[in-house]
Amino acid sequence: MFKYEFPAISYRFSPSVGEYRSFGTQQLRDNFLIEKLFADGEIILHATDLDRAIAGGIIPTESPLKIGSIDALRCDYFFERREGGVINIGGAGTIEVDGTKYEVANRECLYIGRGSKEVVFTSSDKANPAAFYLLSYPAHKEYPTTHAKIEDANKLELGSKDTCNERTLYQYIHENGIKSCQLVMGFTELAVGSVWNTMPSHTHFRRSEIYLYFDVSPENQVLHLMGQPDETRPLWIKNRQAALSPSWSIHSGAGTASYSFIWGMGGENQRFDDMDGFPISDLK
Ligand SMILES: O=C(O)C(=O)C[C@H](O)C(=O)CO
Ligand SMILES: [Zn+2]
Repeated sequence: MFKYEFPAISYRFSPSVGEYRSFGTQQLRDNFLIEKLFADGEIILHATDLDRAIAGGIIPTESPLKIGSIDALRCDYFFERREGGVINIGGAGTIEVDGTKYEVANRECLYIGRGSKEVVFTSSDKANPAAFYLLSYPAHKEYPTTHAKIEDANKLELGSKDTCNERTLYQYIHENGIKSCQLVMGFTELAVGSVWNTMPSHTHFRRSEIYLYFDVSPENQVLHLMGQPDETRPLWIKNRQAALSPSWSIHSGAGTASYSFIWGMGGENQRFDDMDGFPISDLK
């Protein structure tokens, strides 16, 4: 029944911390921006050497989509040595993991534990398909596959209207929530009229991070800032595109209108507040 896919996967290798400083616009985009992550009826995967993350976009339309094995990972099945978090940013859908079906509505999350063999993604309505964002990292042990609805997330109210950064952060996979080996994941929603995320900005030498921007209307973009605090660079980002953030890079953005983004991290610890913050006055 399902379309058995050996998904398309692309690889990228990170430039060094010194190199990005001399990059022009296209080189920055080629190295740090994932432009095409979602396409109807496809599984698209991007692998990076940043903590060996794989970011994927999955939009089932005519038929369910199954993640097959990937030759470059030398695995029999995708989750053989990996864990993954999935957040649905589209219409309602189902994820079936080894025979158990999870209904995953818009903004809900499914953690998929290491060892899960058959993972199949389906949209409930092909006219309004699900859009599953997958973020995966290597895992050393199995944690149970777990579904979370928005009300299960830990909610943090951040920022203020005065600084145009009023937002709600939803933590799904974290130290006190869904258990994982290294993945920490959730999403942040900007209040209407607020545009800045993650300002004051930070790095975290212990982890790398990936931001997927969504609910950005076609006439708007997010101006994402990356780089070391004393030498930042802009990436203009459209809806459903992602920015890679090495451990030495800040990751902050301002939208031309409000928007949401999924943040996800892998690395050496899972302490969400283990950040190296920088005063706004130090940014260049
Ligand atoms: O709104 C925010 O601030 C964030 O979402 C911050 C990210 O979660 C992050 O960068 C965590 O390290
Ligand atoms: Zn961060």
